[in-house]
Amino acid sequence: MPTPHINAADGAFAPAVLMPGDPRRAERIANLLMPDAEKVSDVRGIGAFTGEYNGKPLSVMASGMGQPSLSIYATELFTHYGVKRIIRVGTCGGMATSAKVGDVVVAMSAHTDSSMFNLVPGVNLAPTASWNLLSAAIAAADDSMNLHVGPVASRDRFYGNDPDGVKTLADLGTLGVEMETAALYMLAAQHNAEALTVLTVSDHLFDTSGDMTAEEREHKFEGALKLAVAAAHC
Ligand SMILES: O=P(O)(O)O[C@H]1O[C@H](CO)[C@@H](O)[C@H]1O
Ligand SMILES: O=c1cc[nH]c(=O)[nH]1
Repeated sequence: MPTPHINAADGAFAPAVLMPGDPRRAERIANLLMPDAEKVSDVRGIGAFTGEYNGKPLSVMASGMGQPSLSIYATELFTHYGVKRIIRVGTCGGMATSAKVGDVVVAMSAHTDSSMFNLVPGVNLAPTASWNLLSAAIAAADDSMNLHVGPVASRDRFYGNDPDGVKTLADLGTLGVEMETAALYMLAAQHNAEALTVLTVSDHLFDTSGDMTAEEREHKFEGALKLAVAAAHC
């Protein structure tokens, strides 16, 4: 039965879903991996595609931007469509000086300033990737990519973050900033599912000289996608 935000038939999703933020990146990934994929949902312009990649079922669907948007889609996929794992294929702003534009970041954990998952009074939870997916993604890495594995920050604001806070997060070893991973990891934990985020560094918070354009952010995801697919089908 359709949900308020997904108009796909029951059984229309594969157990594994690749989830970029950008709907155009989602369509591009689906076309690249599965030219015969079927479009199974299109509510609000968020296309969802299901097909087979290397003989195994796979779906691709965008999350939109930010934790509230991702939470709607991830919750409906886990609870209504039997999805068992979601792998975010996103972009991030580099925070670590070693994380250069074009590098790949696998998010082991995600700090957040969001109040969406204050589930236990007095406890700051630690949203964490699924080890199974994390280890499969890392095993698929090759010498063509500069890979970083560690914490990211999932922030509710794209603009207007306090510069001292940004510096402190960087000093604490945070690799990059984006806007969805903490919610994805918490939802996977709540629904007994698996999740991983693989990111392409699209810009750098402390050196903007090499930042990608919007078009490049839509197209440049080859390394991240390779790791994401390995996690999806591990
Ligand atoms: O490129 P995506 O996957 O959308 O990810 C990043 O880009 C958006 C902000 O420009 C946020 O969604 C952030 O998390
Ligand atoms: O959230 C994001 C994503 C990419 N780049 C940023 O600077 N922030």
